[in-house]
Amino acid sequence: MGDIIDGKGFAANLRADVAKGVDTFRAQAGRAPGLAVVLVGEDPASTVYVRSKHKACVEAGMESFEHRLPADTAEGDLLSLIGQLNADPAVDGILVQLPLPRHIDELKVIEAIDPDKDVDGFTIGSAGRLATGQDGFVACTPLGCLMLLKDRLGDLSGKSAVIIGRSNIVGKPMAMLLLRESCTVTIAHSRTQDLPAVVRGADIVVAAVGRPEMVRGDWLKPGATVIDVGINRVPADDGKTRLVGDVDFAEAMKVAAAVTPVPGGVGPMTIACLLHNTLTAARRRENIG
Ligand SMILES: Nc1nc2c(c(=O)[nH]1)N[C@@H](CN(C=O)c1ccc(C(=O)N[C@@H](CCC(=O)O)C(=O)O)cc1)CN2
Repeated sequence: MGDIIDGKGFAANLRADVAKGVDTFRAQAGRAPGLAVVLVGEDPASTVYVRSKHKACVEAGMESFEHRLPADTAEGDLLSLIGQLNADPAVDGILVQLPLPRHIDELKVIEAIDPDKDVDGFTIGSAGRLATGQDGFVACTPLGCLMLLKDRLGDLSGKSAVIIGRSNIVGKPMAMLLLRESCTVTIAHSRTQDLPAVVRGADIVVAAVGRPEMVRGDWLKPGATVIDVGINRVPADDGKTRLVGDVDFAEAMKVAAAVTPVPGGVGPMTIACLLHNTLTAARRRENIG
């Protein structure tokens, strides 16, 4: 039986470390780090995530600036709000909760964020900095996955890693991070041939494909470390719904050395890493090492 990787516990420790860092920052800079979160519309999941981000910020001693805009907000109005936040000295980090309503061009909005305040790490500038090994912000979910992997495995150098999913938000930055750690990286996707055979060669599997329990136990190399990024809501036996990942957890636990659960694995790391990035942004802006 493999081990369960306790992302929730790791995230709680990271948040406590950030809170200590915030105390020190406040003493040095005479102000708290500030995070602005923009929510457009009332998507129920996004509303919950934004509320959790606000709570986490306040608990860590940061300033949280919440901007809730109606679903029919014009793209131009959202862009001008981002312009104001870019110019606001109290704001160190800016995050626009995704997904945005269909009439708004997500890429255009993300690109409007000052890369020095891009604590979500989604701008082309941040992606480029990551790809070229320069200081920037790394997207929170892949950063959280990397922290869990390093905590579990230590040096990742020479390990073979398969990432299932090629999104700009998880798959591609994850690949860059693991390459930076000297892993041999494969990005698998919907057109990959014989996916189970590809996954079977991996010491590290990161599943970020958004398909409930797609990765089966017999796809895994015995002793592999499995990071499940999927958050899929499926019908439960009692007529309600339950959350499952992209990996069949019970099967994976029989073969792998360690697996992240859903919930309680990667998800909590996303918000903890957002706080970590916001503190980093504030330190950089104040030139505090
Ligand atoms: N601007 C952004 N938008 C979105 C991001 C993001 O990083 N930046 N990621 C996701 C949503 N997200 C944060 O925004 C997020 C998702 C999941 C969790 C989490 O802790 N999940 C729990 C389960 C929660 C539940 O019961 O539904 C877990 O996995 O244990 C936190 C944050 C999309 N949008």
